[in-house]
Amino acid sequence: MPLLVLYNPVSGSASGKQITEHRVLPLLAEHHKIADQISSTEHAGHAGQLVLDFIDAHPTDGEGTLDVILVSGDGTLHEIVNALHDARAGTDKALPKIRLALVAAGTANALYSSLFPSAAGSPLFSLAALLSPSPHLVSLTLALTTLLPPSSHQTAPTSVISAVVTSTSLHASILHDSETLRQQMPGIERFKVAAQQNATRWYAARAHLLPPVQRSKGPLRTSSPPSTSTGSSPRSASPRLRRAHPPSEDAIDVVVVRPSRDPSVRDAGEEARARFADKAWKVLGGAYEDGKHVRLRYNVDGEIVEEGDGVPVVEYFRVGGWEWIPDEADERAHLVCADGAIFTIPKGGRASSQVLSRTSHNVDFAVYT
Ligand SMILES: Nc1ncnc2c1ncn2[C@@H]1O[C@H](COP(=O)(O)OP(=O)(O)OP(=O)(O)O)[C@@H](O)[C@H]1O
Repeated sequence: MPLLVLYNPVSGSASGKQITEHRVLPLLAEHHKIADQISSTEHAGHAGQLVLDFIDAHPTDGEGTLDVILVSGDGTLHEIVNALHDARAGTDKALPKIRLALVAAGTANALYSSLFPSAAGSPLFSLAALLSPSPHLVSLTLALTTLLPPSSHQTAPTSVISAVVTSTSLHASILHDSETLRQQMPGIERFKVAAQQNATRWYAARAHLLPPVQRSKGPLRTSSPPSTSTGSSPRSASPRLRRAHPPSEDAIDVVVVRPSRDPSVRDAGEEARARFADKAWKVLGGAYEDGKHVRLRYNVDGEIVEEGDGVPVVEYFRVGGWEWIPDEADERAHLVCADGAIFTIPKGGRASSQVLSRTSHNVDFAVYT
């Protein structure tokens, strides 16, 4: 099977080249595996073109399969998925199936962390799976998000595919601000700084969950940051959407945190927001403690407790799609993050996201686990 090794030299702490040369290639040699091509991205947007060129240079007879060892973070994977989808949109030319060994060399590495919750800093679990005698694969569920201008506008909608997470509100705002800090802070601490900057911000919007909708107790498997949700009430905070892991079905997990459900929240004033910020950090922190956030409840006084009959702080839904309609006056509620890439909903418009059925598009990605 053709094998491409592809690394991003600037993702994360800019160690992609070093990891490739000092860890990935020696491991391949140990297993007598030879890469057909080893490539570095040279600019943003290059990864997708490199994979498309590799596909053209290595025809696999229709339903064939290609292995790609991808040394990067989530953003580079996002570029590849979108480039392949765009290249085949509107054609019936089948792409080979893409089998990915993810080598975690980005900043957040959200997909890798959710597939290997106990990796504890080791970036090579997926590659080890590829090299194992009986590799296991997890298919990637993709979501198509369209940013629609108001119907009175002549402008065309923008669409983007997500392979990891689509978010609005708190998560999108953090990702937006963290990007401006990338030069100064190449590591994960830029997310913490951006989180502080957004601690007391709430978001005004309406959300619709699209069928089939199921309330669920939490993700199938996760120890990565909580995916937030959408609220149907204005001022719902921190909606963020996330794909089901492992995606055994075509569905999106939507995670919602709504301050208006907190019994102690009576208004949206500065004081209430500051008090709620502490609770939001508890939720975020709980997500890193083996998914503890899904067990958090409000007691009658609005304090967060770990057990009990109170209202759950975090809501999970498994859905076929969602719509997010920001209040026109709330600029930050217009941000949408797709696997780390930031988009802005046009004023008066909305975002609509739907899971892409695997049978309806001809891009097939799976990750060695
Ligand atoms: N040679 C390059 N020079 C400059 N930018 C590049 C180059 N190659 C890729 N990029 C850009 O680097 C960006 C960051 O890559 P990636 O998302 O993989 O890492 P990250 O942001 O550090 O990790 P994560 O997304 O997991 O937090 C991508 O959006 C991509 O467009």
